[in-house]
Amino acid sequence: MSVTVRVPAKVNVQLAVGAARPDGFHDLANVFLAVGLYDEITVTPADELRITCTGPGADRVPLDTTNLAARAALALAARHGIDPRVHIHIAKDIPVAGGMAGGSADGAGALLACDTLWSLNSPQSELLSLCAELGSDVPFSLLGGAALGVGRGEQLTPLAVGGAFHWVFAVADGGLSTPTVFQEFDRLAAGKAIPPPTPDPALLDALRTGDAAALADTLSNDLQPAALSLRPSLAATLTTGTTAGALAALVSGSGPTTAFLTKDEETATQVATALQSSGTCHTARPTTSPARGATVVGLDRV
Ligand SMILES: C[C@](O)(CO)[C@H](O)COP(=O)(O)OP(=O)(O)OC[C@H]1O[C@@H](n2ccc(N)nc2=O)[C@H](O)[C@@H]1O
Ligand SMILES: Nc1ncnc2c1ncn2[C@@H]1O[C@H](COP(=O)(O)OP(=O)(O)OP(=O)(O)O)[C@@H](O)[C@H]1O
Repeated sequence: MSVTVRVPAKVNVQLAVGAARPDGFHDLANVFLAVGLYDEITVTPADELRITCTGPGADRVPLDTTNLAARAALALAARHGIDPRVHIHIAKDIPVAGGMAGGSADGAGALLACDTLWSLNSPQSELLSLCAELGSDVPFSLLGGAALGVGRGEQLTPLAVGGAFHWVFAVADGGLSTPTVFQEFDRLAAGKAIPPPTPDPALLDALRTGDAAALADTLSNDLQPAALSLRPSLAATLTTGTTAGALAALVSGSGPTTAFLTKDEETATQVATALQSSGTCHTARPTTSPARGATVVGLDRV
């Protein structure tokens, strides 16, 4: 038997970052939106715990037990006293180390796939608490849609979204390390007063009403200056997309993927074409949001 789960990427439409905490994390007001780029995780019983990965950037994905998908399978097996020997295959389409929660998606996907394979039927609350142990972004990968994340981003409240938003994601050459971007945030913030992070009511309203122009006016990412400081070339990518007709542009999470919100699908195609031909990114990917969270898409009983 094998089980396949599909998991979306995310963009942070608001990422308000507070001061560094004693445990090394930062308190956040993190408004997550799931977008239609997906990894697919397939789990099959095997003689040993084994990981394979295909797709763009697969050569940069660890195939040992540091992989979040392996850690998820091991954590679920340990919780239930189950033999964790499975083959986990990751069909990657989410940019690796791109600020779109690709590894987190694989962690959430492996958790749901193993839960299904092992017929555990765990309640969602139990899966969400296991996700939070794996990483700050992992609970949202399971949930999908849109949500406000507080604490280090793992404490979620689902948000209503009133319509589809059109995006283009410009994938950069190479990745950025999330801890390094937070460290750069701390360096840039040194000596400044950092207000406690709070969600922007106007942004939550724009999501609720599905108003792309209002969302464009309220997008914000406190990690953007840090990502631009580490990767100055992203400024040219952002300008290319807005010049080509995007309503707004921002760095996705910790970067280096950049996100462009457009008024409709036609403009998204136009912005993607301009970005692709500009040479300021590796690949431009048009897509929509919100997207469903981790979902079982294949159950093969042979
Ligand atoms: C930038 C975001 O993607 C926005 O959604 C997330 O905050 C990062 O979430 P993630 O990749 O799941 O991060 P984790 O695996 O939990 O943490 C990796 C590292 O990022 C930094 N980190 C992460 C989350 C947070 N709220 N504060 C932090 O300072 C810490 O250095 C931490 O050791
Ligand atoms: N399944 C996985 N897929 C990709 N990277 C993984 C995975 N498991 C562990 N990693 C490690 O995590 C690092 C970050 O990769 P990931 O694709 O999750 O970054 P990201 O999308 O920027 O994360 P986030 O947006 O959650 O901060 C990689 O460089 C890799 O070493």
